[in-house]
Amino acid sequence: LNSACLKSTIAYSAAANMNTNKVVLLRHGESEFNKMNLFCGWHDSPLSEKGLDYASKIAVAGLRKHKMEFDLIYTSLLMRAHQTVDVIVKDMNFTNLPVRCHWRLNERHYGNLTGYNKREMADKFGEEQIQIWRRSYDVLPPKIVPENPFYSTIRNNPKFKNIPENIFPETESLKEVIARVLPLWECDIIKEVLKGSRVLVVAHGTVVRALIKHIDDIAEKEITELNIPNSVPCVFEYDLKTCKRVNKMQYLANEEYVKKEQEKVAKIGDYTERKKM
Ligand SMILES: O=C(O)[C@@H](COP(=O)(O)O)OP(=O)(O)O
Repeated sequence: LNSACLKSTIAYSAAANMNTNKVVLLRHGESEFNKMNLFCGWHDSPLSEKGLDYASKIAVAGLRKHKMEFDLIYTSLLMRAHQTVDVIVKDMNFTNLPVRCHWRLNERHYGNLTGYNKREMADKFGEEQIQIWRRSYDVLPPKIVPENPFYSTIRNNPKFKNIPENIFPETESLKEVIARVLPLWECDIIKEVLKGSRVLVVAHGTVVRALIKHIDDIAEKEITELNIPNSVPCVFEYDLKTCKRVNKMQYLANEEYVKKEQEKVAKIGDYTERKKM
């Protein structure tokens, strides 16, 4: 943050009489593509029934238990994130909250893996290669090609019409996601947090990993081990005078549940409901 921004931040937070402020990051509930174990990326999959249910049972329950209130919600352009926001807004009576939607919070573009079953791809390319594509810091999956069954729907999704042609991704690793998410985080989201706005960010697995890597300054080698469960809010607290992070990241769900879900996300998984393409 530049010094002018820091000064206005400090003035605002002092006026609001707050010492610290929290920001909550949340991966959407289980999507239909998560359920079928398909690479999803920029494909606009809706939530599964379980996804809708757990957005309420896990995400809302955790937020309520910890008495979290919000002034502002940020989310991506994708339906699975919007449906998660809708559940939270409805269940928690947040109907007048402003919701800012941005493509920079979209899931990583999964390139030509988009739409394919994760197990099927592991059988084709090997488990090691699949895990490199899923979790490495900077190895790009192959670029999406026009023959991919989801190429046209992604390119022609009207929600993406304002994304400039020269930056519309064809594939992304965590590194590219960090590069496109950080401008929004630094110029908008974190400024709001440091001004004292209580912010909820509803996004995707790789976007949450990108933000946690940045916030906690996690090394490229270590970030490969981080897996983000669906529907579990994670909280970061900032000191409003120093603008520095305080305390450790906190998941708002039972520890055992979080661990079990993280292990599930880490695995390549099975041919649950294999989709022929
Ligand atoms: O694009 C996808 O398939 C998943 C992440 O998959 P993995 O990187 O965990 O394989 O993204 P999300 O469900 O968070 O939108």
